[in-house]
Amino acid sequence: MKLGRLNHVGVATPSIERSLDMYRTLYGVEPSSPPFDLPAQGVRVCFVDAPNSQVELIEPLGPDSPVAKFLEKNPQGGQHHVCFEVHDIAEARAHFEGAGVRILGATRIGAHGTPIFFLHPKDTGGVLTELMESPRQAH
Ligand SMILES: CC[C@@H](C(=O)O)C(=O)SCCNC(=O)CCNC(=O)[C@H](O)C(C)(C)COP(=O)(O)OP(=O)(O)OC[C@H]1O[C@@H](n2cnc3c(N)ncnc32)[C@H](O)[C@@H]1OP(=O)(O)O
Ligand SMILES: [Co+2]
Repeated sequence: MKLGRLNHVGVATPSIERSLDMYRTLYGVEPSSPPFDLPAQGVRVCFVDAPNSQVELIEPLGPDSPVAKFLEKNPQGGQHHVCFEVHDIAEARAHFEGAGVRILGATRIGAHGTPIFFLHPKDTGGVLTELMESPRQAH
């Protein structure tokens, strides 16, 4: 498996609107598109683009959201995960399974419309890590 580019850094926030105000005021940037809900992932999402990557703002849709407990511990929000692209998600999953890394749930469709899965932060140096199939690869 070959690690691809850093697609995004996930940032948990109690309010995407308040976070966007901060990005506008401090960095002079607008979101690349309006916020949208991903009920299957339990989050509301909005992307802010940097020249070489993206910040993914994620707000819980309810108390069962995977971000809810993180925000209980970090009420102001904070850096939540990193996401690397891979060419072939099935190959990547087999690679991490073979390495004995705990995979969090099924492979599912993420915010960019391609398959994703997560690695347990306790097996990856304390960093919750998302792998996503690159939208730029032709299969
Ligand atoms: C927008 C869609 C999609 C995309 O396309 O980009 C997304 O990015 S969705 C993002 C949200 N989804 C997920 O995070 C799914 C995967 N996450 C999980 O399965 C869980 O959140 C978790 C990582 C297993 C954590 O479980 P949880 O029940 O929420 O919390 P715990 O307190 O039990 O955590 C166990 C342990 O792990 C530490 N932890 C939790 N979150 C993180 C984190 N973000 N980064 C680093 N470490 C984390 C937590 O502190 C606990 O450690 P101890 O306290 O030492 O036990
Ligand atoms: Co993400």
